[in-house]
Amino acid sequence: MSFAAAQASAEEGEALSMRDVAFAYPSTGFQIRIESFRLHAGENIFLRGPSGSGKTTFLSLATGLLAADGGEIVVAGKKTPKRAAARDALRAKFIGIIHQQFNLLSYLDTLSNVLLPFAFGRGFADGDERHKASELLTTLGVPQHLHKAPARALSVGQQQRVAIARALIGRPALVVADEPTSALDVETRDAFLDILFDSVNAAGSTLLMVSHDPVIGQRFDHAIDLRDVAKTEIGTVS
Ligand SMILES: Nc1ncnc2c1ncn2[C@@H]1O[C@H](COP(=O)(O)OP(=O)(O)OP(=O)(O)O)[C@@H](O)[C@H]1O
Repeated sequence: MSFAAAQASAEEGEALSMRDVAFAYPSTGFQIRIESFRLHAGENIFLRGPSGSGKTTFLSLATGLLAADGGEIVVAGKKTPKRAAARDALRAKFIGIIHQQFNLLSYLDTLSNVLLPFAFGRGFADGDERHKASELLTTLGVPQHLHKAPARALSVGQQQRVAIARALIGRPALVVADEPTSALDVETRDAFLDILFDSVNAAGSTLLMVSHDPVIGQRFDHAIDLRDVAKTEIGTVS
């Protein structure tokens, strides 16, 4: 394949695909099986499902936080490896994650929190990356004087913006968000989603967001139910 053809196929490709994936938690016996799931590059997808149906488990498999017992998970054209350290490296390079509670390190300053993905990837961030992180924070509405303040000194709304900046700083192929709006009132939720969509589009990333709030789904290209994607059950793990 020529370079141009390879580039074109990557652009038109899939941000995430799963085939015949199986996983079970030995301690509870909760099992999830995904025959086929594809997320095309540039799409944004909303994945809903009732509490306990396995949404977080699904995201943990997609991001390599959990290793599947069987099957194939491919992110940005790269097969998720079995070794935990190799999965961590793949995640650092291709995936940005926004957690439910944002998971900022409260004792680190705002800028250092945004630069954390670089710390996991190779242990440091250079001056150019610090400059980009600062610019991104400013664009997202976190004023300059707060970039050196500890994350615990930020309001919830500011922490959301820092979490978005941290997920997007490496321009990841895939951004995954796990119920990031569950603790927000309606107004703050809508403002958060506005910023999230704008930022993901600007970075050219693909968004997979999980929530049990069906109202949010209307804003996405596609809204799907986990129960239509995965077969889950609680039973004996063989
Ligand atoms: N670390 C774990 N060890 C064992 N079982 C687990 C673990 N985490 C989750 N489970 C089980 O897996 C099932 C799915 O949990 P999961 O957190 O993926 O659901 P969810 O759809 O994200 O739920 P919620 O909407 O309430 O956050 C639950 O029955 C839960 O008890």
